Amino acid sequence: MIHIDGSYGEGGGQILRTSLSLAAITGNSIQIENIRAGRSKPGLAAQHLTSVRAAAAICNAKVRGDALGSMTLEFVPGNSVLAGSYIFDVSEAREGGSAGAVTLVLQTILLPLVLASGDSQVTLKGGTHVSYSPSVNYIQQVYLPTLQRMGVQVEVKLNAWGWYPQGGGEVELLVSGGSKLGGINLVERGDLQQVRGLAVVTELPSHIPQRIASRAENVLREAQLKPSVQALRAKGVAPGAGLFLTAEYENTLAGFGALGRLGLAAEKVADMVCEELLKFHQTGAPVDEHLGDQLLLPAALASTKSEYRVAEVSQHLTTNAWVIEKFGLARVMVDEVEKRVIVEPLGKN
Ligand SMILES: Nc1ncnc2c1ncn2[C@@H]1O[C@H](COP(=O)(O)OP(=O)(O)OP(=O)(O)O)[C@@H](O)[C@H]1O
Repeated sequence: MIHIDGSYGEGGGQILRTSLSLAAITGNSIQIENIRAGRSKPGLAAQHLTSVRAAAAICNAKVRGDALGSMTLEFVPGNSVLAGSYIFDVSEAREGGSAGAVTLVLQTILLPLVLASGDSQVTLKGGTHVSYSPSVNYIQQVYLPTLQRMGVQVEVKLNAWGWYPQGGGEVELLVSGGSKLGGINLVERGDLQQVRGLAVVTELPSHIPQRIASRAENVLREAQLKPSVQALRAKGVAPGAGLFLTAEYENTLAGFGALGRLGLAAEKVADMVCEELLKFHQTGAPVDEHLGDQLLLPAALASTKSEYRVAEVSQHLTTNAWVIEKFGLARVMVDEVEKRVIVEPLGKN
């Protein structure tokens, strides 16, 4: 049984999700205490509880403490991960529904299913575009293409937009199982090829995405970048708006986004995302802050070493490194001055 202190470092939901993924993959039982102790509402929220249920379903785990608000969890895998057809709905975890991020549930079960033998199809229902989590666009444009270079073959389709706070979105995941992962080297990023983006609304007038897209293109063009931002008006269960940009470099991808909200001007949404992208561009780093922590898990499961440079060493990154080392699968070295990460798998997977 591996014991994990959920209050360590960032003290957030990622400690739980990484532990669940690794428990399912390695077959190790885990006990986590102080779950999300670093958050104002600690314990399992709907998204975390759905991640627990999803991880348990794919390896027939016995679980104790799987209730909303629970700060302790015991998770004992029953068998190795089974490929198959699964449906998980974040809104079932809480009465009255929830817009908990399906992308975080997706990341919990993705690598276990990628390594399992056989293909899987997974439908996830809930929030597809939620603050402080990767948007489905980020998963499609940045996370998965990067993992594809490591040997992961997964397709993600957005069937319905689900914004915070209503949720009601749906994504479908097609996973090719039985993959072997290789390491990745993202030390040099190469020249910027282009910035592509999507300004989108559901159930709102079409002038909004048009204003977001044209402001973003103007700001980026002024900074001598090559932008191409599409404006889209789509159907949805509720009104929502957002801008998602991908910076495509010769050797790497980085993603930035923001959600619109009542009272926030369309142009302001564009300015916020462009500012973030330009700040990243100036660092010269190949890997954005978020991909920096998300790459650790696939890198630890690869057969060869990975090395990358990040724009910022976040507490998510150092905390995730700590969780991964607890399972003894890899050594993770983080040079906070050079902002360089080296992951050396120990060949136990
Ligand atoms: N804008 C973004 N783009 C891509 N990824 C993001 C973005 N914002 C946050 N993330 C990622 O989402 C994850 C959030 O982890 P965190 O531990 O905060 O989880 P959480 O379940 O939302 O937890 P909590 O509610 O405890 O904060 C991290 O991997 C982080 O890099």
